[in-house]
Amino acid sequence: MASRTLFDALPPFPDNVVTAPIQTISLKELSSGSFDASKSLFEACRDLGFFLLDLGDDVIGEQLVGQIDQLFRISRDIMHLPKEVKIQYAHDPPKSFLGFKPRGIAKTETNQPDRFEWFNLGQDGLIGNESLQPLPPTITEHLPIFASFLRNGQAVAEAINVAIATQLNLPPQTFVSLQDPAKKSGTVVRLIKADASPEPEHLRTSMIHHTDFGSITLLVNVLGGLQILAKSKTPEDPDAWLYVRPQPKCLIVNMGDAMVKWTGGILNSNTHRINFAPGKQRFVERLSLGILFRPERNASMKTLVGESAHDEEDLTAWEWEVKKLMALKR
Ligand SMILES: O=C(O)CCC(=O)C(=O)O
Ligand SMILES: [Fe+2]
Repeated sequence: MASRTLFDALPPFPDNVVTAPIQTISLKELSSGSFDASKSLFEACRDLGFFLLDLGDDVIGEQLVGQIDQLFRISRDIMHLPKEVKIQYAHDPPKSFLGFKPRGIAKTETNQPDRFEWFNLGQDGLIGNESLQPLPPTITEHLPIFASFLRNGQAVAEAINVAIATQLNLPPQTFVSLQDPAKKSGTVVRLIKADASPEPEHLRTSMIHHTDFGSITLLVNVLGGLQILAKSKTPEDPDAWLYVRPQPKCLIVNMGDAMVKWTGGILNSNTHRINFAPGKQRFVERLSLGILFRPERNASMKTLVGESAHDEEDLTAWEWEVKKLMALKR
């Protein structure tokens, strides 16, 4: 997450809202091979499916903090480009999810239009696995910082993947190879802008509840608004939703559906959503940033631990994702 400077520029996260009981894991300890850190990480991924990763006092972590501060400034310019410019770089689903997703094209739980926009920057174009997606100059002039942010994010994801594999008694590189960044995938760097919520009619979700499609998500929040589902609750329960309190110099990490598939349901891809920001924070626009890792296209999606069904189809990640998308549509 961002340094304290970005937090100090915004209204504080209030103390009187219910927050998620989220674990904090130190990247420094994880990188130095601490068994305790890797065990706590694994337990958090099994339990809540979310944890905070403290980037402090770690070489890559501190680089990330600096890059995140810069990217929040850049992101503001990008997300405030005129509508006419953004539309030229709009995504084209289901053919391509890269580019701008305009505000209001999806629905929330109450069947009202969503209140967020995003921009997806594909890993493949950014690191040269394929040609770069069409981009406005406001982004092309900052490609080097996006690329170094992504490279550092890959290193963090690798540390997480190794910890999980080790805890499962699998070869340490198991999940790293399934998400090899040098191979094509749907991995993206995502910039998100959710509208401020000053009026009573804004006191609703911006982004509908969902689980992440991919393997691991690294999120940077400064303003509150992210909510996760409490254990054993359904989205409709009145006390189901817990705010995540963003912390300076911490990433929010969550497991996606692919990790659940590979681990035969041991890990938890928890449901989450963007609600209006709590307290006075709702009066300001909410920018967030993330890297959404996905398996490489040809990775096998077979379950790797426990009893897997004998007749299980050996789908590639690409086939598995298409199948899931079709099911979602239905
Ligand atoms: O912006 C956030 O805090 C959450 C975004 C999110 O859940 C997503 O992009 O999948
Ligand atoms: Fe998400």
